[in-house]
Amino acid sequence: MGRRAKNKQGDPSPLTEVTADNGASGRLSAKKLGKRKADVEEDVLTKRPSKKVKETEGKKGAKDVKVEKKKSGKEKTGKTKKSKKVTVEEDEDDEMVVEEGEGSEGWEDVDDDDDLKAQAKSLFRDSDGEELEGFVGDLDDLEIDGDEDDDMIRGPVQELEFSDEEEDEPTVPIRLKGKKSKQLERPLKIIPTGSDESSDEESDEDGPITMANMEARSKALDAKARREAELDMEELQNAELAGQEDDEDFEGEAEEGDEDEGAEAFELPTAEEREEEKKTGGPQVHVVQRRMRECVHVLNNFKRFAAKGRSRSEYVQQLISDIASYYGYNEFLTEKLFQLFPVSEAIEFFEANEVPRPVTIRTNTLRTRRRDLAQALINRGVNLEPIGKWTNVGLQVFESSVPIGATPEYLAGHYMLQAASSFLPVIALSPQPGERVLDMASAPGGKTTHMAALMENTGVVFANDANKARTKSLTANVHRLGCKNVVVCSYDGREFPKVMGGFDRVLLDAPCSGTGVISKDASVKTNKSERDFTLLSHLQKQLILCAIDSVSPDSKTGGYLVYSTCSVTVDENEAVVDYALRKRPNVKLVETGLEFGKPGFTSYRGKSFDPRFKVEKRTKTKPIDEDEGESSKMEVDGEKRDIGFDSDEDRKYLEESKRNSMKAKGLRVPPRTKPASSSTKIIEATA
Ligand SMILES: C[S@@+](CC[C@H](N)C(=O)[O-])C[C@H]1O[C@@H](n2cnc3c(N)ncnc32)[C@H](O)[C@@H]1O
Repeated sequence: MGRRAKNKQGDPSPLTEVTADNGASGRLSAKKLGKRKADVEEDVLTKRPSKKVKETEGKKGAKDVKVEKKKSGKEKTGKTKKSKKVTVEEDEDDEMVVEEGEGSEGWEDVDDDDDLKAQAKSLFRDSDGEELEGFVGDLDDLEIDGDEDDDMIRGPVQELEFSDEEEDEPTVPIRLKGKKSKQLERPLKIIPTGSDESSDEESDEDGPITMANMEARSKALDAKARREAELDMEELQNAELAGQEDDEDFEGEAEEGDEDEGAEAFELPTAEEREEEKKTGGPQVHVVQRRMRECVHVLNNFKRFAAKGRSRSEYVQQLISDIASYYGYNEFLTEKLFQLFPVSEAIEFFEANEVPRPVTIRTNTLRTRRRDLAQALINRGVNLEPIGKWTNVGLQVFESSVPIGATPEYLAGHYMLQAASSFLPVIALSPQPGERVLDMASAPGGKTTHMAALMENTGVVFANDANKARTKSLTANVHRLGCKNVVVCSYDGREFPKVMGGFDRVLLDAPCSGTGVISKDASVKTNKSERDFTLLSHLQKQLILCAIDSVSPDSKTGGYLVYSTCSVTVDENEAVVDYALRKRPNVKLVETGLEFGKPGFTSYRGKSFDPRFKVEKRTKTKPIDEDEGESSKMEVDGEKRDIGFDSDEDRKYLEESKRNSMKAKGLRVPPRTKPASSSTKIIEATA
């Protein structure tokens, strides 16, 4: 039996946790706050996280972008979807690929993160945690052709402005409660129904799941989820009330503690003390735990709890440093991730990265039906249940007495081992039968094969991946799952649409840092630097423009692009989409049609993201600055806008890649030029 098969799996909670909380205040839902913050305080700050980090759901941004036909005059397109900027945080999309003949490894893939961790990881991570050898994405590979008429591979990296300003984090009361997380509470057996729809359900609720009771149980599960949601809401409200009381209690305790000679009052170490601490090999775990707890407490209500003369940034720095050492991250990434969330949610995020991810599978409807698959697997001793109402193909596996990546059903292509979150980009894209679709970065093919199934094996899916080696597993999956409308190809995505274009829909599941799937690949904790994020963001921006340009605005049925990553950083998600909207004014954001998810940031640490929704005509493009070479202005509704890459920031990358390209061709490389002192181009209206 595979090791994972012995594990009990929890609910795919991240999907239900992502709620429609609008705002940039944080990304974890209020529900989660209510449900988990007590656990976090108790569990996170009193126990050292398990060293053996396994899979967990990550977050992932999925953006559904509508490419509108370039129109003349003020005419707008007749698309009916609402124009609205949407960011759907989507969890990681890993497909466990087992090539035929390697059956048992599929299961091991799910489990064997130790092996993964042991490997050196490349910068560009795919969503299934595999090493992306030979990735195509480094700027060093980028050839700059002076004749290129497009701005797509010449753009500036959109630098995020990280303000030094201290932000007042929203106050989230933290409570100390010994409640177990929902995931840990997951019973070993299929949950009894409790549905009020049928007494039969109740009678067999403890028995094995069968074809007959499966649907009823699924309904019961939905009912249970509804009840839980209500309870969660109640709990959240109670938690908020109790949190206020706790704050008062805490204050009271502190005062009492001061009087109690035995109890040591908490004091934030000074810079010198921290240095000294480092020299002596760092503090003991319990010291770190207490300090984290105290810092969170203070930061949640700084005015009230901060020690006199100590600044907010001192507490933040201490907390970041303690999180880094406690969870094993480098400080750069700790800070980057920490900045994404309000304080308590940040702790939850780091904690969530220590939790194993649920094992889920996607039924391949080209080969079978979900109920038939479920029955077949149940007969083999697999304990499973439908994932949720939002998908009619997903199953969650709780236990299995057989390796789930090597069952006859698996080998016969009846299912794909695939994170539930990875269904979302495809559901959002919603490819239709008969369409012409591009999956620009597709290996190992979880989403490609899903698309082929939704298209009922009609039309054509071009499944591209720059990494040739990875197209082998892609091809294997395409064959195993019986996809007959898929053409596998291997180009750098940035070569599209020159290679081919005119697609009804395009999926860009971009290479990314994998910060949404840290529980699956813990090496991310230490192997990412600022430069990595700069390069990745740059590549993603290049790819998204090419993806947009590959969509046919004339498509009768589509004209859509979905952009997704398995990362949580703003530079890989919001900033990329924002950039694309600025560079391609004929594109607007539309609703994804997904029931969950929430809008992304519209402003982040001093940077605002363009919330434009309207369609603008694109009339003509002409270069405006011969010296700049890379810039161009486009007339948009009578205004000339700069749509080219325009920053000096970018110049050094372009120059460097040009030098590399010349070197590779054996040409004499010119000396490096000094960067210009300032970025001069801004989007502006000229007469
Ligand atoms: C997130 S993974 C794709 C996962 C895939 N969509 C799935 O669902 O199975 C990103 C992929 O991008 C590929 N890639 C990296 N750089 C690329 C580029 N410049 N053009 C096209 N593909 C690229 C990697 O080889 C990797 O397979």
